[in-house]
Amino acid sequence: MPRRTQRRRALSQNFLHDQSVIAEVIGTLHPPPGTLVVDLGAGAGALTRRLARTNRVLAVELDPRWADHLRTHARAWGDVTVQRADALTVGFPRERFHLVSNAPYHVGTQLVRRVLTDAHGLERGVFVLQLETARRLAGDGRFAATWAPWFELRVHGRIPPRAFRPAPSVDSAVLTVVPRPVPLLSPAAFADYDAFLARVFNGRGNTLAQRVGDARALKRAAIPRDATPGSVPPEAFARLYGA
Ligand SMILES: C[S@@+](CC[C@H](N)C(=O)[O-])C[C@H]1O[C@@H](n2cnc3c(N)ncnc32)[C@H](O)[C@@H]1O
Repeated sequence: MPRRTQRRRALSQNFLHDQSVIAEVIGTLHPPPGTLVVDLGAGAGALTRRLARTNRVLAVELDPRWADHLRTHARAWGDVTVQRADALTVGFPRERFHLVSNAPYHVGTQLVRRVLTDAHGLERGVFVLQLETARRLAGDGRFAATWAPWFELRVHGRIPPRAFRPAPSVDSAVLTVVPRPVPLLSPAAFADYDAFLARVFNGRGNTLAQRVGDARALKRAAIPRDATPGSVPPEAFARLYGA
């Protein structure tokens, strides 16, 4: 197998090429002009290039060849800084920033978790993910419950495989991540809240009341007595924790 194909497969290099989808992804991010946007897994620059018309861009790319390609074009595109780095460990800017990422799908969950944990200056994040992953992260499971006190996670639309070259075998979607202006819990509560979620999600019984063992707490949190962990919105867990 040619080396280029091997690298493409290992790094999941399915580049966005449908201009209307690129415009939609950037429209979902809508960064104020002039502000900084971080593009994780910038590849050939489909998103970076478009963003650079109105914004400063920090393009992060692991593959040295694509990083070189980005550097070659950066000046012509606008105010673009290229960093050859791993999106899973790269340092984030100190100033406030927006973030866009169409990175390999096999690191999608890890990458979103990493951004939620470490990107303290994040104003808004947009991730292109496998549709199934986007739905799971924003859905009614443990992941969404873990982050709901501090972030709103939402899935937007569906992107067909033909929007990419080469086309992946699955549908994709955009996940937006927006920090809540008023968090539902203090960041200091994270570890304790996470331990509470472990009890709720791994506990015995079908209903939340059985798992928490406190029917009055459910009432105080305005959660129906017969609710199950999968039947309440992610924010309900923060209310229940508080109650
Ligand atoms: C699916 S392609 C998308 C490229 C571009 N964002 C686009 O939309 O066309 C993913 C890109 O992420 C790069 N990549 C893979 N793993 C990475 C990592 N851990 N950190 C940074 N970039 C990575 C790949 O080399 C590839 O260029």
